[in-house]
Amino acid sequence: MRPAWRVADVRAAEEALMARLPEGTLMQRAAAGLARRCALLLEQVYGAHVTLLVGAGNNGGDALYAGAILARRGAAVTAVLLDPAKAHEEGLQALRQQGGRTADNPPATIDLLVDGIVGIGAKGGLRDAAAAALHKATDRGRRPTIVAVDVPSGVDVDTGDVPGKAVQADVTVTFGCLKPAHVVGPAAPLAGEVELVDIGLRPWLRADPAVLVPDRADIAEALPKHRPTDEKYTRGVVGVATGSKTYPGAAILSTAGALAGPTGMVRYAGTARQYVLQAHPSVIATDRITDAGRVQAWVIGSGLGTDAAAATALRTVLATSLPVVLDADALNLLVDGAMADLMRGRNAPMVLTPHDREFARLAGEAPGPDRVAAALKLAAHTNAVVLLKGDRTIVATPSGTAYANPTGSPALATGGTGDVLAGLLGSLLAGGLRPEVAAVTAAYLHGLAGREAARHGPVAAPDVAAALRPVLADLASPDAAAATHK
Ligand SMILES: NC(=O)C1=CN([C@@H]2O[C@H](COP(=O)(O)OP(=O)(O)OC[C@H]3O[C@@H](n4cnc5c(N)ncnc54)[C@H](O)[C@@H]3O)[C@@H](O)[C@H]2O)[C@@H](O)CC1
Ligand SMILES: Nc1ncnc2c1ncn2[C@@H]1O[C@H](COP(=O)(O)OP(=O)(O)O)[C@@H](O)[C@H]1O
Ligand SMILES: [K+]
Repeated sequence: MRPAWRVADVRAAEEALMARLPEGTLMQRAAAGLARRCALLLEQVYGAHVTLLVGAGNNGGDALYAGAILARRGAAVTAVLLDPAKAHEEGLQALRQQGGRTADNPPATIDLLVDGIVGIGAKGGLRDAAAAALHKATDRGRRPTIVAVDVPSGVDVDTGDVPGKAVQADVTVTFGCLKPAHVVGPAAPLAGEVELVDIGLRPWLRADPAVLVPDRADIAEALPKHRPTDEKYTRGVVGVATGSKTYPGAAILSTAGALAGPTGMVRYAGTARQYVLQAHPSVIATDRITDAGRVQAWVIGSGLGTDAAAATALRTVLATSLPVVLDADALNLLVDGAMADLMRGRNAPMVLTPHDREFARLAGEAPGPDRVAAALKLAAHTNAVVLLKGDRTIVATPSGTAYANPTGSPALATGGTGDVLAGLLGSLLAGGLRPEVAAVTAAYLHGLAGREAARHGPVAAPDVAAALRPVLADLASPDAAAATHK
């Protein structure tokens, strides 16, 4: 897992570390890492045109020192100072000593643009002067490569919100640790590729990061492994109570997701039984949950409807002592509080899988700009793991741990992909994974499947279910455990 910390924690760690080092050491480390990456991005440093957008704080200082290093290697470096009176003085001196210059406006030629406008000191979206300079530097025939210093300027570092204008970077070079804006919310895609430069901060950061990002090796390790002694029941059986006469497709898609998971058998209970059997002959299907036979986890809700029969089905499932995935209409059925006692009385794990509108109905308010905090709050309130869907799906536990999925793909923004996710998640739960591990694993695999499906053209939900197989095969390959997802 790759951890990310909030600004206050970064500042506390920096303070503790800086107290033991000569002044300026951290900034030198940061600038060296930044300059190294900039040099790699330029085909040739000598003669390259580098422009620095320099704000009033230490973020601008990093840019100026990195600019000095590049200027020493022969780059033509121009610093545009957004607040000349407050620009980092020593950094500016260093740049000038190496032949760098300052200008009021970005020059005509820019190969590489360094965004040193603002870092972890950011408040709100880009201010007008910064936005204007950025516009002048980027709104041109050939857009320069943009490297953000620490974070793309204009984002909310702690939440990943983008409250106004912000930089869209190709690469972000960050220092000491990841911050939430690199991995959650609309800020995450603005960071481009994120490189973490070690400045020695890690030992000084508190033990509990704000959010964890799984990588490929985590997922490969979490997946249940087949044993030679396995038979279908030892691998777990997942029960799927989804779909309806009106929405039989949801039943087909959620069972498709479940069939791609690690369990040895999928049982289906509901009124779309005939459709499910036609699509998936290996499913054991009944009309009612009470007739379904033994399972190790239930998935309920996708396309279920909210009528009396659906409410009865949900009550039946909640009354079991089995892990449960509550999706779509199951979440809508929770809104009026009629199931609250049943929910409170449960000891077995529950995973709620809302998208934003379901979340808003359930929590009484939209997730808002701090998606991690919102998911954690709902998880604590419901005593369930919450998987809040979106570009960077969040998984939050009642005990306060949050994860952000790195694999999402806009290809998944199409009807029915959530049903596939719910089925897969149920299978992972029935396969014995802890609820938060199952949720993180399902979101990760689902995202990869969306990407895999998109390689072959426009994506529909059945393509995502089908793509889970090659994705899982790839993860199960021997080198998967050692590899890290980028
Ligand atoms: N503290 C440390 O030990 C280290 C800090 N480093 C750098 O220092 C940065 C933090 O520096 P600071 O605390 O000086 O803060 P910043 O440089 O991030 O920002 C402070 C300045 O930005 C302006 N500003 C705030 N919001 C803005 C907005 N929306 N639009 C335009 N301007 C805005 C403010 O007027 C303020 O003067 C880090 O992000 C990192 O780049 C690195 O050098 C590594 C070491
Ligand atoms: N822009 C996006 N980028 C990445 N993933 C997305 C995006 N939009 C939606 N998704 C994913 O697609 C799935 C949609 O699920 P859901 O909203 O329940 O749709 P449905 O009910 O039609 O199945 C979720 O897993 C969500 O995280
Ligand atoms: K920046």
